[in-house]
Order: sequence, then structure tokens, then C-alpha cells
Amino acid sequence: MNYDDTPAELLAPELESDAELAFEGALRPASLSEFVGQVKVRGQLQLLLTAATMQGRTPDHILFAGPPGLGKTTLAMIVAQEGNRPLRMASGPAIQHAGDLAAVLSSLVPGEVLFIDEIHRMARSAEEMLYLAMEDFRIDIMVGKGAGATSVPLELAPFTLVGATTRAGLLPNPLRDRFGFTARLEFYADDELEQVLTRAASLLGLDIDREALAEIAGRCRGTPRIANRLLRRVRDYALVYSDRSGPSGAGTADIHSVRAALELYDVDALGLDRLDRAVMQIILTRFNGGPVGLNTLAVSVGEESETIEAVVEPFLVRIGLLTRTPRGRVATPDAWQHFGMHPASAGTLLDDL
Ligand SMILES: Nc1ncnc2c1ncn2[C@@H]1O[C@H](COP(=O)(O)OP(=O)(O)OP(=O)(O)O)[C@@H](O)[C@H]1O
Ligand SMILES: [Mg+2]
Repeated sequence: MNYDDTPAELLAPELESDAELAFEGALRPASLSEFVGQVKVRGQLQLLLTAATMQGRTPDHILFAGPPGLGKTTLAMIVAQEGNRPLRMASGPAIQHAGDLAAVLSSLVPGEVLFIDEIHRMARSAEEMLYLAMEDFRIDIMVGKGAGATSVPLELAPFTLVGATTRAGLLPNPLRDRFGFTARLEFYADDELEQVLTRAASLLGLDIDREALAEIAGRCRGTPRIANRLLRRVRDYALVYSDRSGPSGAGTADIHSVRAALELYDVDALGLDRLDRAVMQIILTRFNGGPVGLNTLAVSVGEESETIEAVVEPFLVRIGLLTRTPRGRVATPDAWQHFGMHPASAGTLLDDL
């Protein structure tokens, strides 16, 4: 069985390169009204921000949780932009000591939005400092060492903390409880992805029809970042193989060029990526459909169980290939069908293990 037939980067929901970063920057919607989908979250955010503006106070702290590429960073930027507030970007892994966080917090200006990406990866000591900062806009700084050490309180400017995490479950309760609003981002529906793609196509100057956009939307794991990435590969294909009669000379793409381009890159009809396929195939072939425990599964595919749980599983569950039960992960009848396999009889199963 070949698990490595898709270029990993094409369907990976994580960011890959600097070029992609620049492209994402250009595509990021700048206001809530431009932001596609997540209707419920958008409404909730709008209310929270408007109420804060009416009262002239800083908005409550906000946590965005959900799989990679669904718009957490984009929404954090929008929170700052909508309220015309300065934005400071930080990331959990870069905050390894309480002192790192103290330096950031003490330099915030009143009303500033502090965005901490991957907030679940911050150091413990920094987390504890953050509790006090979020609640009372105050921190205690330790001065000196050993018996002579004293703690000096420091007032902070009122700020709004915006946290993003792919693993809300890893946040300690005291931290989670201090956010006034937690938004869980969902995978996008096909028609929403089509809107994202329409906008991106016009920015790329690519002439592409509805049917072709719908085909890409159906294969991008419900994720805008992947939609934009697949669109760029389709653009390449159109550039090289079409007659370049599009308005900007970037080529024209239709359903045939989309299918050909995606086939070239081994993006299957459901948009499963290499890791999705590896997980499903292990469950089907090695464990005869399951149940399989998360850790066993992670070891079998050679991945962190964190990645399986945060990135792979939510999507497989959403498209109905996998269910989670108290005894482990189980493949659905649709999964057997998608991979063209059948459950083995009990005898062969024992041989296999
Ligand atoms: N609702 C949306 N409408 C339009 N474009 C979107 C939307 N959500 C995300 N995008 C696009 O997808 C890209 C990825 O979004 P973003 O960087 O905000 O994801 P993320 O959730 O922060 O991912 P990660 O967990 O990897 O940091 C952005 O460049 C943006 O162009
Ligand atoms: Mg992000």
C-alpha cells in the first residue's frame, strides 16, 4: 500500500512557504463583512465588538479554536481592524518564560489587541502570569533571587487578548475561563468555499467558471487555505495548457482543466490528503475497521497523536468516514466503500494482528 502518493504540502492545512504567506496576506478579508461563512461566530463577534465600542471600553478577551487554515489569524486581525486598535502579534512557542510575556504585556498601549497564536504552547509560568493580566490588567514581577526576592506589582494598559488554538482541550481551565467569548470555527460549506475561491480567482486574474470552482470547493477539506492553494495549482495548469485567452492572459480554467490539474497532484474526489488516507487505510487494513485507540493509530502512521486528533480526525468525522466511540476510532461503511475494500472475516483478522 502506498501512503505517499500525494505531495504532502498540497493538502496540508498548515502554512507551507513564504510565497504562500505573502499570497495569504493579499487574500485575507479585512473586515467582518468581507469574511465568508462562520455566520454564527461572525454575528457573536459583531455584537461583542459593537457593545464595547458603544461603551468606550476594550472588548472582552476572545479565543478562536479550530483546525488549521479556517481563519483564526484572519479573525484576530479583523478584531483589531474593526475597532481601529493597534495589533501586537505573538506566538505561544516563542513565550518560553514568564519574562518573555512580561516584556510584551508591559509595553502594550491602551486598547491594544494582543494576539497570541498557538496559545496552548505557552510556558506554564507565563500562563499563570497571564491569568492575572487578563483579569486585573496587572502582573507581579519578581525582583531579586532567593530569600531576598520580592514581587513588585505592575499596572498594565487595558488590552484585549485574542488567543488562537488548534487544541482548545489542552488549555488549562483557569485560562479558558478567562476568555469572555470562545469561538469554535467549523469547516466551511461548499458554497462558502466557492465564494472564497471566486474572490481569490479574481485577485489572480484567472478566468474560471462556476462548475470548475465547485469542483475545487468539493476537494479542499472544507478549508479556505487549501482552497486557495489548489486554485493556484489550477492557475498554473491553465497558464501552461490553456490558450491564454483570459482577460489578463493568466489563462482560463474549466471543469476539465480542474480535474486534470487535481489528478496530476493526486487530490482525490473527497480531497483526502496523504495523512488522512494513511489513517483510514491503517484502520481498515490493520484493524479491520476498528475500534482503534488514538495512540495506537498515531504510532502506526508515525505521527503525533496531537496532529491526528486536531487536524485529521475532525475532518474525517465531518465527511462521515470515521466515528469516535468510547472504545476507539471506527471506520464507517462509507469508508470501506471509498477505499474499495471489504471487512475481513474474523479468522483473517487474527492472523493480521
Ligand atoms: N472566512 C474566510 N473568508 C475568506 N478567506 C478566508 C476565510 N478564512 C480563511 N481565509 C483564507 O485562508 C487563509 C488562512 O486563514 P488563517 O491564516 O486565518 O487560518 P488559521 O485558522 O489562522 O490557520 P492556522 O491554525 O494554521 O494558523 C487566509 O489567508 C485567508 O485568505
Ligand atoms: Mg493562524
